[in-house]
Amino acid sequence: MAQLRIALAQTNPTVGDLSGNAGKLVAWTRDAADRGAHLVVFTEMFLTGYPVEDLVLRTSFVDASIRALRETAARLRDEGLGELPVVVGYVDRAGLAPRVGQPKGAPLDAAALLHRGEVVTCTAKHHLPNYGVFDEYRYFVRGDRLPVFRLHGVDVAVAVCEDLWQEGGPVSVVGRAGAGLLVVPNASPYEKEKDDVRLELCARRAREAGCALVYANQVGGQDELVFDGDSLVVDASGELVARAGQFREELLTVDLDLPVSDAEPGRYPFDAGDGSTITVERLVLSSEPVPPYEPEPPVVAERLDLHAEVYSALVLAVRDYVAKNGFRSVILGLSGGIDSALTATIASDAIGPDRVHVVLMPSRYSSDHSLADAEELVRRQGVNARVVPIADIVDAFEKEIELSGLSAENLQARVRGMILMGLSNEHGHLVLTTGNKSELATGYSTLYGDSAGGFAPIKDVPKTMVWELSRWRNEHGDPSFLLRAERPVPENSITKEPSAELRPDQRDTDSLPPYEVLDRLLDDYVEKDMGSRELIEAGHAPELVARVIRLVDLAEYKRRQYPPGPKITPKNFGRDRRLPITNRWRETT
Ligand SMILES: Nc1ncnc2c1ncn2[C@@H]1O[C@H](COP(=O)(O)OP(=O)(O)OC[C@H]2O[C@@H]([n+]3cccc(C(=O)O)c3)[C@H](O)[C@@H]2O)[C@@H](O)[C@H]1O
Ligand SMILES: Nc1ncnc2c1ncn2[C@@H]1O[C@H](COP(=O)(O)OP(=O)(O)OP(=O)(O)O)[C@@H](O)[C@H]1O
Ligand SMILES: NC(=O)CC[C@H](N)C(=O)O
Repeated sequence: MAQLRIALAQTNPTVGDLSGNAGKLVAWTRDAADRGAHLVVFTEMFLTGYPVEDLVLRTSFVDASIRALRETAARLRDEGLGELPVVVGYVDRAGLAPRVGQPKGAPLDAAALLHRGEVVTCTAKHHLPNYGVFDEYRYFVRGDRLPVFRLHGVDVAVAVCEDLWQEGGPVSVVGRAGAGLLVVPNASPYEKEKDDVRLELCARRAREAGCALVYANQVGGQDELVFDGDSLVVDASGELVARAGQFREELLTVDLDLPVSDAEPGRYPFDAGDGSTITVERLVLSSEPVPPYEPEPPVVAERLDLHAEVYSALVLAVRDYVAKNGFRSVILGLSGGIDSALTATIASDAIGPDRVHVVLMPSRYSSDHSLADAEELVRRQGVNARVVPIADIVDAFEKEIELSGLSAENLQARVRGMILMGLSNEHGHLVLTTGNKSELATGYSTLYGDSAGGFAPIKDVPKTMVWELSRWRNEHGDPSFLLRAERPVPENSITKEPSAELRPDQRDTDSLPPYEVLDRLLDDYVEKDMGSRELIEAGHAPELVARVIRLVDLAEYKRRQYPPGPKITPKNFGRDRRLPITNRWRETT
């Protein structure tokens, strides 16, 4: 046996920032070297960021990725880090002898081993996820090899992310290849309670392969996706050995007792059980024993509960969207209601209340308590606030153009949207849109009005969870939250009945069923994709099923025009759920 110290670099790359990501790789490798690591594992496509979408279709981008990989290997050597092997993800292209159906030069979701200034070996993801938010058939061709490199006598195999999730392929041959450790770079996006699934999966694969497994996952926000990290290590029996925190960067090191191997180096083809042949490529990096060192107890970070997890995901998503897109501040309309209150609180936690700007825009229908509740939030959080009454602006519009009923109501929302966009143009703030998932589902928002903006932090959060998260935040904090206020969300905003206040005494329940009823139905229709009959069989009232399905179906055009926002559920509006706008299909019972 040999005891190796493995470092898992749970890092936050930026898509397209190849030099920034490479710089980070060097800095983190130096930390790992200082901590005595024998191997560092970075995440899937770390050098390019993930997902890069159609960037991989550009030759210039793939060339830059390959160049960055080679330059990084050389730079590690030049900076005295060449002796420490590094596994890192990047984008490569298929070799000169493509298989049938594999276009020459097509992109690969690759991972390489860097050592002594060289790219020693590489592999590519075999199973390409093509469901939910993933479109990888569009981008990549499959890899068909499993590199195994000997490090201080231990045979270490490398596979990429989705290869763990599917039967067959490279992971299925790890056991037969006799590897003593499997390392897996990942970019596995967050959705609630996914961490339990990942642990179970890693444990199962480790038992199947009969070796320890190192799972290094990306962290950070990227448009609709937020990556939670949750990197982990299990031993050959599937027992959890070490685990990093969620939603934060962390260099996790773990000391593992691993079997040594004296198998012959070379190339061996294996039937991978999924109709493919995987070539194991065994090479020797080093066989000399590990110099003695003092082992350290493993770190197992505590799991966050559901609300802590979702709230942290939203905070990180906003923080990264703001920073990675070059904004310094955000602006939103603060109504005194719960959606804008929670959005403001998330923003304050993400970037600090001094960088959050809110505009209180009372209309002729705004109740006194709305303004008071909004002012209470401003007082509690210390965000920047201004009041812009909209009644006169709305009057001026109405003098010039006759609008009645809903058209007139929507005007108020549109005037507010215009004010926010005007202030954004003037001061460079990012406009945060405050709609929740229940509203998005039913089309309960005004196009070019309250749906205007650049990023929508709670668009995947059902209304009932908006209240839960607000209550949770009033009771809990986290050192990573930049807002230091006690109970930042005014109680009144949480407890009062929701209203759009677009006409006197308006209530959401005038147009929508109570949110507890609505959200259960939306969960079954939107997330579980049940048809009318199944919904009724599941106990939803037939009249309500017909009404809500109609609302959801007719609002597709609105959702397409809605700003992006972080995915936290198994099925978000966006990449997870793609429906035609022009669509005559109607559910019948
Ligand atoms: N298939 C399609 N493709 C492209 N565009 C389409 C379209 N169908 C309608 N349209 C366009 O959309 C317009 C209708 O949409 P829109 O102008 O938004 O108006 P609309 O959906 O009719 O009304 C807004 C709804 O949202 C509610 N609301 C508003 C503001 C805030 C809140 C809240 O509590 O958060 C709720 C309000 O009470 C009302 O029920 C049509 O006049 C037409 O121009
Ligand atoms: N009086 C107001 N002042 C400032 N912004 C407002 C005002 N009324 C509405 N808004 C903006 O429009 C969004 C839609 O608000 P509206 O009150 O119509 O419905 P809501 O979905 O219940 O939202 P909230 O719970 O934030 O009130 C709000 O979240 C807020 O950003
Ligand atoms: N990048 C990937 O291959 C991710 C796919 C995988 N099933 C996950 O969500 O973790």
